[in-house]
Amino acid sequence: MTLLLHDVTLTYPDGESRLTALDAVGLEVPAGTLTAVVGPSGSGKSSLLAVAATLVTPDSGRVVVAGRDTAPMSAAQKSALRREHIGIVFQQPNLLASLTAAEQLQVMAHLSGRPARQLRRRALELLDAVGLADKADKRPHQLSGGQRQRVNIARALMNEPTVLLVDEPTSALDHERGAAVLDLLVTLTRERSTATVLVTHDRAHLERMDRTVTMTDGRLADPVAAA
Ligand SMILES: Nc1ncnc2c1ncn2[C@@H]1O[C@H](COP(=O)(O)OP(=O)(O)OP(=O)(O)O)[C@@H](O)[C@H]1O
Repeated sequence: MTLLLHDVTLTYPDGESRLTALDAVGLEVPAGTLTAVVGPSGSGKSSLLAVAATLVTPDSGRVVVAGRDTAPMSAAQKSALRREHIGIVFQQPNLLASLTAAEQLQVMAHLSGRPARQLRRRALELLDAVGLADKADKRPHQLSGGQRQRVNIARALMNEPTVLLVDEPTSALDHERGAAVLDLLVTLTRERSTATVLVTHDRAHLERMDRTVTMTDGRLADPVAAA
């Protein structure tokens, strides 16, 4: 199993007491599949992604990424695990204004220690895969919202992640561009065998998923198979 959450509980300080953001959550995401997480605002969806990304440590339970239990890992080991195995796509692309599309990707992979020429080649391959081969040397202000989000997705794939965590990637896009970004995520998940988790408010996305799970008050309802 590429991503496994078992009996994960996460609380945040809340005045005198604690607020339970994740309540005994279990989730398994095999390679090459997409799981959508839906649920009302404040139900814990972003917390689930943060825990799966090893950015937040749960109070209890197990988070296993690419077969490795993260519980005993140091911060440095988790950081290395994220670099090697986890791609994260946030809602807003957060591209660096002064860099071209290709450079956004190259910077992401710089820490992996690969030679610059190899990084440039891989960046161009990925930009081609997301349909932006001709935009490699454009800066964010020269790209549309949909194109920026595609750069964002390509950047998350730069280190060949086994787990891809995506938070509402289409919320800033119109319907057509949102559908194109979703198509891209489905294709990349299959081609690159990532275990993809997608938080979405858009019900239209769900029929493209392998599974949909619902968060309610920090609890994950029984998975519902996509129609
Ligand atoms: N850093 C934090 N400190 C304290 N409480 C937090 C923190 N982050 C989230 N929460 C609380 O935890 C609960 C779950 O929040 P979370 O952001 O995971 O929900 P969500 O489903 O992603 O919401 P949305 O759809 O609005 O983004 C909410 O009650 C929220 O207020």
